Amino acid sequence: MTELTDEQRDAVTAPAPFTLYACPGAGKTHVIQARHLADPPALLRGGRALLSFTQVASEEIRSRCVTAGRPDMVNHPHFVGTLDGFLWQFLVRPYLPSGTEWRRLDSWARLPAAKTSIRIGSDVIDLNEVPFTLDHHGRETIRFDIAATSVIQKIGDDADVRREWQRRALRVRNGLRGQGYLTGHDVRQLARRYLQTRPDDVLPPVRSRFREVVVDEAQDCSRTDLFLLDALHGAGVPLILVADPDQAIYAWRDADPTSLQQLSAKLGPPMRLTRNHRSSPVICSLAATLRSGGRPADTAAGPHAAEGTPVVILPTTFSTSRRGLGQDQPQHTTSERPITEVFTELAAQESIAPADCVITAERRADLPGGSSRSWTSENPATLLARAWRTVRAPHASAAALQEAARAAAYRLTAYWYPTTKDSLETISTRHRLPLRTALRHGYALLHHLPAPTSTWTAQVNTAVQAWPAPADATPNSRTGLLRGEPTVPRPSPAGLGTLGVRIDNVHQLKGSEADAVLLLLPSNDAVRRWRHGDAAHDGTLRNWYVAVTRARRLLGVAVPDVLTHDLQVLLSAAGTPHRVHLGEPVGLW
Ligand SMILES: Nc1ncnc2c1ncn2[C@@H]1O[C@H](COP(=O)(O)OP(=O)(O)OP(=O)(O)O)[C@@H](O)[C@H]1O
Repeated sequence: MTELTDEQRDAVTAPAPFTLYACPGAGKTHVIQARHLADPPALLRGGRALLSFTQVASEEIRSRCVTAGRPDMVNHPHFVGTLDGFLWQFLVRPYLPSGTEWRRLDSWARLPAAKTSIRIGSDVIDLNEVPFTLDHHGRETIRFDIAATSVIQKIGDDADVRREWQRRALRVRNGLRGQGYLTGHDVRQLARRYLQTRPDDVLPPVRSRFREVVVDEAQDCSRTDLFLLDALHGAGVPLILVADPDQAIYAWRDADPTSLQQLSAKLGPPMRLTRNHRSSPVICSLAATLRSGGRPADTAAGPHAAEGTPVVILPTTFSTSRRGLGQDQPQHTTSERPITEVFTELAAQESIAPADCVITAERRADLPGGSSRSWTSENPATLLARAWRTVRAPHASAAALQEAARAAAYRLTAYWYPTTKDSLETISTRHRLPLRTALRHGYALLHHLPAPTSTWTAQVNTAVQAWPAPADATPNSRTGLLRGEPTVPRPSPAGLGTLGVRIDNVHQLKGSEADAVLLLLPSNDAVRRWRHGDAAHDGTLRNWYVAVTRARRLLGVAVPDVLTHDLQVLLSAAGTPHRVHLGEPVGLW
């Protein structure tokens, strides 16, 4: 384990409650883990809840505890999991009325589209796209103003038509609630209600089980999350909020900096981690240009603190035709070669292997080979074939691996329990098959299967039928088996796929790091926004900030070639060392 710095050690030992504000690369994960592992084995009470926003982040903490030889630290009385899981398990599930089989979903996208579609005429939106929120008083509102652009376009701005969409969305949602389905929003609404109406039932068990509740990435808490945490604080549960407000990228989830500051103020003087152990000073300098308040660059304190590799600006031709078909690759303008290839060569000159490179953009559709389609919109055979390829991709993200394992686990459970068409979560709850076990089976199945071909389905079904089933499985001969054949994928564009570079959008990169990062900025408006925007109000700038702060040593920024000069001017004014890569032999620039 890394030796902690003084400011990190202070954060490990300080008594809760407090807020820990930290810059990128400050070692938040290290501090949380060190604080947790510093404890002796707990007795029946006095556990710690370590809450993250994603299952991937929780899994990382769990596996770090196990690797450190302390598997006890992930079990009772501790709770290592998501905020959603915590609210469900401790504030909601025990108090739900009996007589309904309640099922928590991480999103409405887990249900078949037929159940979640909302229609007016030929226009369709999905329940998953409807931004349900709770206002200051806990009243439910649908905030179409923070919906995705594609949804806003469909519903238009006529007030009556919007009201009709709202009415229909509520009707579909209430119907599903009536069947026992609840998502994170519903869980929060119920948690709020139970805390207000029956605090004497809800709070004592939490207070007695947990000595401390630590919330990582607290800058992404919604107003309602903060209200619930405030209630726990008010009831005497010691809280630690770990936050980097500059990295708030979930505005659509109704994240609210003012409410965070208010709760933080109640927790007493904040603690701070001010040194970046990840990035070079050049990268810290560029990152400072993307945040609000004109604060100076963070101090680089890690192994790359003495490095000075300049930021590389890559003039790039982004396709103007429809993206998302995996054909239109951004090209380096002067050499007319795929940008991924050019960037990995630049990285190689810094002795950085492709495996340590990341290509990223705000939107998945802007990435090379990018697709705006979600996994769930594919036919099941194609989806499983994609999962097969994902687990074999050299640098698939943890989130992609989990999604792949989920697709295969679903195939197995659909066969084992043929009477249900429920989500994996529901099947897992009903049959006492832990989600993690189901995912492990899915992962193993994918590794067992041969490569997808046009006659793959029969091989998949033979494997599924032969797979060792749980004792309570009741498969019949065909239900739940795969039908149809996978669409054979297009050959990947030149160079891609064989390079082994990680390609992910910024949300998927959160919390991770790489030696070299290339950020794609396809908009002709990018540099104007960079110069004149204010990250306090512009989520896109915060998104770029998260992207660039993933880099340890080399940062590339690909912009339309007409913006090259403007970006040079911006970085010169900030004193950030940079160069433009035109494709000439290195050394000229
Ligand atoms: N005291 C330390 N000594 C050496 N390396 C450290 C120390 N603390 C953190 N690091 C390293 O710095 C890097 C960043 O740490 P970590 O990922 O925990 O940061 P973080 O605060 O979670 O960052 P971010 O919020 O940007 O994702 C990691 O590579 C980590 O190993």
